[in-house]
Parts: sequence; C-alpha cells; structure tokens
Amino acid sequence: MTKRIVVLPGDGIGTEVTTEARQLLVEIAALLGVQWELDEGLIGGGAYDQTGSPLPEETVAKCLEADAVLLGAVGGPQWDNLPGDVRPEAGLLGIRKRLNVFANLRPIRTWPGLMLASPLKPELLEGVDMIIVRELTGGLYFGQPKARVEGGRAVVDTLYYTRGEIERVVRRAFTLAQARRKKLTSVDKANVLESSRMWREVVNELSVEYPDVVVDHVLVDNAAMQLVTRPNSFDVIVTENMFGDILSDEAAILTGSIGMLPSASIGGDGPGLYEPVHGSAPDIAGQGVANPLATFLSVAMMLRHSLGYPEAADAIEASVLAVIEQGVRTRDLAGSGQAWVGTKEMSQLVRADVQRRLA
Ligand SMILES: NC(=O)c1ccc[n+]([C@@H]2O[C@H](COP(=O)([O-])OP(=O)(O)OC[C@H]3O[C@@H](n4cnc5c(N)ncnc54)[C@H](O)[C@@H]3O)[C@@H](O)[C@H]2O)c1
Ligand SMILES: CC(C)[C@H](C(=O)O)[C@@H](O)C(=O)O
Ligand SMILES: [Mg+2]
Repeated sequence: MTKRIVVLPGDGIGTEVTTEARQLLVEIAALLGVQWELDEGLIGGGAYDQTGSPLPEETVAKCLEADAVLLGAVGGPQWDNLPGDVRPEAGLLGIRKRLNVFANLRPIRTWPGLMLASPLKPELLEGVDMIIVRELTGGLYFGQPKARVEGGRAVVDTLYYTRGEIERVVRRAFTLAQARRKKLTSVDKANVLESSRMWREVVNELSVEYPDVVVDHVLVDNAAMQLVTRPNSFDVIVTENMFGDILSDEAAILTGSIGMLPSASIGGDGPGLYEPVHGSAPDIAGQGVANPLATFLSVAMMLRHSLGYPEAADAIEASVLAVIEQGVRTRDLAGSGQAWVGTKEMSQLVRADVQRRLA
C-alpha cells in the first residue's frame, strides 16, 4: 500500500537538512520498488509569515492523514518577539499535541569514528548507548495557566500532569528497557517538586509489572552530572518534558555534535513525528554547512517505527557509520585543521553508500 509521508521543513537549517532527507527517501523508495507519496507542509516562522499562523490547519490535516511526518526545525531571531501563541515554537508544540505523540525517543550512542569530536575523554565514551524517553505533550510546556499576571508584575508557568499522562510514557520506557539492557533510570526533582513525587510514585507502582527491569531514580541535577561522568551506565532514561529537553542537548555532546542526534515522537493513534533534536541553527543557516545526519538517522527511525522497512533503516545507520569511519566530517564534527564537507556532499556520500547497500 502506498505510504504517505509529510515533510515539514520549517525554518533555518530545517529546510537544508530536510531537502537532503527527502532525496534520501525518494532514492530508498526507488531501491525498495515501492511508491511513497511525499508531501510538504508549512510550519514555524515561515508558516507564520505566509499565513499568520505557525501551524496552519492545512498542515495539521495533511499530517493527520499521513503514515509518518518528518520535521526539520523551527524558529529564528526574526520571530523571537512575537506573542507566545504565534511563535514558531508554538507550531512545533502544536503539531506534537495534535498528533498526540507523547513519547519522544532520543537515542544517544557514540560513533567509533567520532570519539575525538567530543570534548569528553574517549575512555568515558566507550560503549555509550542510551535512549532518553522524554514526555512530550504535557508538563511545564503545556500546563495552564501560563501567563503574565498581576498586571505584568508577576508570571506563571504550570507543571501539570495527570496520572494517566505519566503512566503511558513510563510504560513505553519500561517496554523499551525490556527490549534492551533492562535498566530504567527515572529522572525527576522529587526533593522539591510535587509533580516529581507523583512521577516517582507511578514509576514505582508500574515497576511491579516489569520485574525484569532494574529501576533507579536520579535527581535531575545529579543526572546532568552523571551524563558526562559515567555516560555508559545509562540504558533507558525516562523524564518530564523540560528535563528531557535539557538533558538530551547535554547528551548530544557524547556523540560529538547535536548534528548527530535523531528523534522519534510516537504514541498517538496517528503518524509518528520524526525530527532531529537540534534547532534551526540561525548562526549557520543558509551556509550549506549543517550536518544532515541527525535528520538521516531520524529517517531511519521512521522507516523502522512507522513505515515497516527495518532493513532500510539498518542500511542508513550502517552508511552513516561507514562514511564517518572513512573520515568524512561536516564542520561541526571536524577538529581544528581537519578537512570537512558541506551538507550536500555529506548527504551525497551517505546516499551513495545506502544505494550500494540496498541495490
Ligand atoms: N525541533 C526544533 O524545531 C528546535 C529545536 C531546538 C531549537 N529550536 C529553535 O532553533 C532556534 C535556535 O536555537 P539554538 O541556537 O538554541 O539551538 P540550535 O540547535 O539551533 O543550535 C545550537 C548550536 O548547534 C549548532 N547546530 C545545530 N544543529 C546543527 C547541525 N545540524 N549541524 C551543525 N551544527 C548544528 C548551531 O549552529 C548552534 O551553534 C531557536 O529559535 C529555537 O527555538 C528548534
Ligand atoms: C524548539 C523547542 C520548542 C523544542 C523543545 O523544547 O521541545 C526543542 O528544543 C526540542 O528539543 O525539540
Ligand atoms: Mg531542545
């Protein structure tokens, strides 16, 4: 059956990396001999400029009918002074909510060829292979009220969770851990936040149903430290929306660059949403130097989780590994004095390798 994929390029380097990923998808479809319908939609600052909304209803409708959605990134300084509800980021939060993708999987591994691209000592990076399960449609990002109050002299953001919202994402994390090294680290701030105390309670209650999984609870400040002092001790991490956002950018350093970190947002009845963890990178946008690999690896996750082509997903991951091992680097991965290639050349080399593997 024809699969429908909607690409939402967004802003800044989002458009550059999704152009390459779209090409990768077109080539893979040809190699697999399948027909995929590829469509595009507006989101973010560009969507606001064209339609007055960072998430036009037309985009939502297209996504709801798709089998999978690939998103680049949104945002940029030109939209930073807009009211919160029409900022580009509101478009991103909106599509996550509308697709009900409450579990954001952010796998973090080290690549043998890239140990020196990380500022951490190579011996610390040996064997790092973890996945952060970030709650994505609740918590501090979505709780109401969220407003200036008392005539602008005070402000409130709300961290709100229902027990059910915590339970469903924690269950995903337990299931993932069962299929991996059976270790689940729940990260919270239970020494201060009531929401975290409930989070911890739910994790402990559910742990009885997953007796083969070893659970520990780590406070988020300590977790931030342990991510760089003993990163290979983690298997699956599950945490609240904002904690997960912050910890995953920190964990990007383990891989060498945020340009290497993919993600899959799943859990809804509709399509999964696949996006690199990085943003629109206004500092390098338009220069052709963005690393497209986080988006390629997100395409691999899409092929595995939403489209049912695990062998094509394996091929992409193997090709990324191979090209890196050949010494090819984008600028973010290159050491000082080391040669690097632009977005298009990296894309072309990986795509050529994928072609060889799937031919
Ligand atoms: N998923 C998303 O759409 C998303 C995620 C994060 C930030 N943002 C938005 O992006 C804008 C910029 O945010 P920021 O600067 O804090 O974060 P960012 O991730 O865009 O950039 C942080 C740093 O990493 C570099 N970088 C990021 N991706 C890269 C890539 N693929 N290749 C090479 N280098 C890369 C950038 O050049 C920059 O120096 C903001 O408007 C923010 O809201 C969007
Ligand atoms: C742009 C922003 C709203 C977004 C988030 O915080 O979820 C980003 O940082 C991410 O990690 O996907
Ligand atoms: Mg982030």
